[in-house]
Amino acid sequence: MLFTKMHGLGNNYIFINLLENTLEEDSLPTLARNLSDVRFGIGSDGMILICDSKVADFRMRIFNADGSEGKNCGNGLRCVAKYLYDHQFVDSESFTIETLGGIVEVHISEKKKEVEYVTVDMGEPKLLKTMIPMIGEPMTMTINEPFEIGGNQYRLTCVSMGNPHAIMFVDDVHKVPLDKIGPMIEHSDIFPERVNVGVVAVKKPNELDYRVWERGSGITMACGTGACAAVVAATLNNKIEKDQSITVHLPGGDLEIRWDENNHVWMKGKAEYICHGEFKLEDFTKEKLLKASGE
Ligand SMILES: N[C@@H](CCC[C@H](N)C(=O)O)C(=O)O
Repeated sequence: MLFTKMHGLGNNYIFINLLENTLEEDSLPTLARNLSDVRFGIGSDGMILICDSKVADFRMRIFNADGSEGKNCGNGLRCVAKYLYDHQFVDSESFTIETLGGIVEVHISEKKKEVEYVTVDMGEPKLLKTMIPMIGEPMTMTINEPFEIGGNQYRLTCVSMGNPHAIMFVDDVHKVPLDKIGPMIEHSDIFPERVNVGVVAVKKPNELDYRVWERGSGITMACGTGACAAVVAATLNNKIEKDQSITVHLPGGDLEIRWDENNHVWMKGKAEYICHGEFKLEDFTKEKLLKASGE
């Protein structure tokens, strides 16, 4: 099976082109876990499938490193757009991609020999508790609301960009022990489908620092949907203004995010290849690799 490993700001995935191939549905969670294993697999934050769609030009499916299927992936969308355009599966510079979180429109915004930057209309953020989903009054929003999790108090603002994000504001994102609080909040009973956990520091009226603990993958270098959620959360908390281009600094690099007057969130950033390769499918569809790595 051929694969391409790509990243958006260090958030790296193994991409499999299913426009030309098929995989058994039942094997996908195990395949994602095994391929993502850094010791016995290829090593990645997860697996992304590029598929045909009945309702959009293409379809993207994202599996986290633990094998769970995510509903959206901002960094993945930019990589998928680059792959499709560079490999001439599409010749238009704007096209649509279906995700479990909805259909988005991607625009090739800068290219030389190959695509460098992609802009994505990530659609409208969903803010009601029922849409995150999370416990509480279903038709209300969660803006800087206090929650007790694992004996500590956290003030969370919750935003779905197709997938769920719990955001909290801090003075210095680098001082937060995300490896400890991330999994606690991810698995809290407050979020029945778990949650991505982000910490945000507002540096200037148009600049944020953001770090993330991703549902199903742990700490990653960047999260595109998370950066969008961070900008929405900062706006809802009156820390920044709507309809401005905000630079979000992530450990792996910067994204430009704008929540516009029409309620759409736009994301612009890089997408890059790491390598192309081939693996034997039957070696990666059994559970043995995870057992060997003791997880
Ligand atoms: N890294 C991604 C998000 C991937 C899915 C997420 N972990 C989830 O389960 O919701 C991004 O760039 O948005």
